Amino acid sequence: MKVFINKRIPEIGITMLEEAKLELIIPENEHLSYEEWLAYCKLSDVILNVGGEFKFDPYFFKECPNIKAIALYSVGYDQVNIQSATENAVPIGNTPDVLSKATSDVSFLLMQSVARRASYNFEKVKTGNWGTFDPLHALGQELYGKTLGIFGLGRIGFEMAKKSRKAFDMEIIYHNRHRNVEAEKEINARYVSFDELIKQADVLSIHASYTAEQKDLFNNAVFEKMKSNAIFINTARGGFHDQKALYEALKNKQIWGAGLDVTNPEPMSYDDPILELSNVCVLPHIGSATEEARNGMAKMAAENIIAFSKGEKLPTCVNPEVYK
Ligand SMILES: NC(=O)C1=CN([C@@H]2O[C@H](COP(=O)(O)OP(=O)(O)OC[C@H]3O[C@@H](n4cnc5c(N)ncnc54)[C@H](O)[C@@H]3O)[C@@H](O)[C@H]2O)C=CC1
Ligand SMILES: O=C(O)C(=O)CO
Repeated sequence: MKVFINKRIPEIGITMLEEAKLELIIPENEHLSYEEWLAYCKLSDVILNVGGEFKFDPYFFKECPNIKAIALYSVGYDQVNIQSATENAVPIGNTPDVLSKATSDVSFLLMQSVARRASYNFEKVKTGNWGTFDPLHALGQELYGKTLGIFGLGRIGFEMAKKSRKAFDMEIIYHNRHRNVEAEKEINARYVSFDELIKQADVLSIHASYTAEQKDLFNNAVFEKMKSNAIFINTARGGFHDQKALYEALKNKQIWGAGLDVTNPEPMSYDDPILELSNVCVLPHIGSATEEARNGMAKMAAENIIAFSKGEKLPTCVNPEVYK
């Protein structure tokens, strides 16, 4: 069985696949064009896919009938047309849980960085503008007792909510497709409508799984309804927010600040005007970038492929209906 891996992953995953005697195809060049990537896919039986650049859409499944399973090196699976995968009998694996703590740490880090204006202040130090102690300058806001609104209270959202509750005794409100009974019990999270969420949150943090139908859900109309002291955090997917509308909302002080680990587009241009604003902190999609999480993801992706090679179900399959 030939396994195409488009980018090198931590050694633990590679070793597991080699010990399972699978043939690995790992290109020297990690920056493949779409055509080169598709050519590798056509040579393979199974894909271990890193990143969201290339889509597994109906065209892909038509072009690559040879592909029998895809193990994503991510928990998010918005790069896959699940209906098409299932129609083509291709199980899709992902990497849940192992990265929830690391990713929510980044949401928490961004929340604090924006609240205390870390990027702005760091820039001052770097550019020789430290100045003298000024009682009225660079004032941030405290998070103690404030309201954290979580959009998408799943695994990562819950970790973010728990941390914020513990550290700052924040009130947790959330909007989700389903009620999260565990979070309601454990941290007193309160379910609210989408409209209540955006109007009541002092910090609004996005943790939902993304689909194309949700593109630009956080747009001008939403930013207009948010509090003027609100901090907007997105560590889920950049497609959730309209970046131009976010820029306008920040520039016009409709909202207070924003922390982004995901952008729209991604990667974003270094001359995007949003970077000129002092109330913004942007990170280059590093949510799961810890040794622990990335090793866990490598192990899980390898486990999915090894299970498939033995004729077993993928342990973490996002389209289990494929087995019906
Ligand atoms: N910045 C980064 O490096 C990382 C980003 N992520 C992103 O975080 C997302 C969440 O991951 P998990 O918490 O593990 O997923 P999860 O599936 O446990 O939680 C997502 C929750 O969002 C809810 N949801 C989805 N669409 C919704 C909508 N329109 N309205 C209300 N609720 C909605 C779902 O019902 C679910 O409860 C991933 O899909 C991925 O896009 C994940 C890992 C790292
Ligand atoms: O897992 C994901 O969905 C990511 O975005 C990167 O870890």
